[in-house]
Order: sequence, then structure tokens, then C-alpha cells
Amino acid sequence: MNDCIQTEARLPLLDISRLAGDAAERAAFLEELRGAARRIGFFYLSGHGIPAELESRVRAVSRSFFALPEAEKLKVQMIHSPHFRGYNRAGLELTKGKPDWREQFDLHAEREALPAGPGRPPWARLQGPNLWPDDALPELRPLLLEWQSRLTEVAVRLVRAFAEALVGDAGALEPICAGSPNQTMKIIRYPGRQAVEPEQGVGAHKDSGLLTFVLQDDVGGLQVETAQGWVDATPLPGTFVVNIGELLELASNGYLKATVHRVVSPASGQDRFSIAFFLGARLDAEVPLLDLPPHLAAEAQGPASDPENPLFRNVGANYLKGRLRSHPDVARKYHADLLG
Ligand SMILES: O=C(O)CCC(=O)C(=O)O
Ligand SMILES: [Fe+2]
Repeated sequence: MNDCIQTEARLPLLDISRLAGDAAERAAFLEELRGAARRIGFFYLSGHGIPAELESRVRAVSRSFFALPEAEKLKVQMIHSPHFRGYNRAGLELTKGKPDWREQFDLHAEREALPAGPGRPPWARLQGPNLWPDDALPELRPLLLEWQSRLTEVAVRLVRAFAEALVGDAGALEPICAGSPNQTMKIIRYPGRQAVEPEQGVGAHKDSGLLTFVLQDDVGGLQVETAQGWVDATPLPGTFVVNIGELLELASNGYLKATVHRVVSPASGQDRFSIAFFLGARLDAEVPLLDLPPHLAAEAQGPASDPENPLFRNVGANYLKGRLRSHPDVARKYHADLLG
């Protein structure tokens, strides 16, 4: 897995606080943002305003979660949730059919489940409460929900910046984010590799939402596929690694890049911890095609030129399909009627 890595290459670093600067500063930021997302689809983001103190408490509580006795973690196992929330042991989640060697705890927006009924679309099954280890680790719930709400605010600010950078209208993607976007979060532990563990921390993939924000520790292992080969997203304190997801790629007709990435299990034997936040569109949305100005449209020949692209139809249906594929055990237990 470690062949042809360009360790000297670096992802761009963007400071989102420049959006609050004067008109020239703002325009320069938007230009850099557009360029970075077009060329590579990955960058470091600083200046986001999330307090360092909150960040360190969220990191600490995530480690405490993984340090809980196995029996406590299994009480909140995803197999207990029809809504694909909760804990999974290493090896249970699949990428392209192969097990990822990471243990993880997933949460989404905290909402009531929608009652079953004849008019309810299948993707409405995704909505529901999270699972929480409230007895064993009561701080987990408030801290992760605080993190989710802070990250949603930063991510929506960035979606607005992309819309402004592409079509001059910050609100152009508002309808698919407003109200209740699909906020997915994972806290993750990649076990340090000993002799027998697989190298696949998470297999090569694109993210399916609008934007992803990853808070990583100092161990390393996240890699980005570029024309020059795999590039390390070397840890940079105070930043998130941000990348474009398939919905933003689609809305921009491929002008913005949803780039393939992966995590190689830490070979040092030291565990790696990360916290990933994914902003998706509302589950009831359809993805709009942004009306790019001619000089940008000329460069964009992406997925939107395929009228059969299933992503165009319903965001929720597509997301549900992804969950069913990644978690076959949950799919069989609760959603067997949807499996072909
Ligand atoms: O843990 C990371 O650094 C990235 C994880 C990732 O790419 C994902 O969960 O989609
Ligand atoms: Fe990813």
C-alpha cells in the first residue's frame, strides 16, 4: 500500500477567517478555495473558530469511549439500531466489500424516528435517535452533540463560500442544507498494526456527502490519491482536513473534485484516533445543478453530464443504499425487505 507516495507534496492550507476580511481578502480566499477544491479536492482548514479547549475535550472523551470495557461498547453496538447508529468493532464495516480495520462509533442528527406508514419513503428509516453509553460515559453525548452542532455551522459556512465562489450566490445550495441537513459523525480508533492486522484502516473511497471535516491526531495514515500518486495528509495541528464529497462534485458537474482517499493502519503499533464529520444534504432533497459561468462550465465535464446518474434523484435513497452496503448485518436484521 505504501508504494509511490509523494511525501514532499503537501495539501493546500486555507484560512476560513479570511472570509470576514475586506472585499479583496474575501475574493482572494474564494479564489484559493475554488482552485484547491478543483485541483485536488482536499485541503487543510484553519481559522475555523472552534475553541481548542472543546477540541481537546472531544478528543479525550473519544479516547475514553474506546477504552471502555468491551461489554459497555457492545451495549451500544450498531446492530441494536435500525437507524445505523452506534458502535462497530474493527472489521465489521466494509469498504467495497473488504473489512476496514478500525473500531468506530457513529452518530447522526438526534431526531425521533418517523412512524412507519404507507406514505413513508424507505430512506425515512435513517431518521431516529442515536445510541449513547449514558451510564458508562455520560459526557459523551453532550460533547459529541456540541461538536456536531459546531461543525455543522462551519461546514455550512464553507458550502456558502463554495456557492459564492462558483456562481456568485452564497445561497445557491441553501435549499439542500437548510433546516435538517444529514449530519453524520464518526469517532474512530485505528488499532496500531502488530504482525497480523490488515493494512486497510479504511479502503480507498470517495465520501458521499457535500463536505467532510477530519480531525486527526499526530499519528498519520490518511492518504489522498492524486495524479502524482498517494499523498500523505500529514497531521497539521489546529486544522481540519477537509474534502469534497460526491454531492458537491455532482452539483458542480464535476468542476469540484470528490477525491479518492484511504487510511493505512498505523505501522508504528501506536493507535490512531480521528473524528470525522460529514455534512450531507437533506435526505428529502434532490441535488441541483449549479449554473456555472461559461469559463468554469467549460472545464466541468463531470457526473451531471450523465442523465442516468442515480445521485440526481433522491439524496436519502442513495444514502440508504450506501448504509445497507456498508453494514450488511444491520441491513439483514431490520431492512431485509429492501435487499434485492
Ligand atoms: O480517519 C480518517 O482520517 C478519515 C476517515 C475517512 O475517510 C472516512 O471515514 O470516510
Ligand atoms: Fe472518507
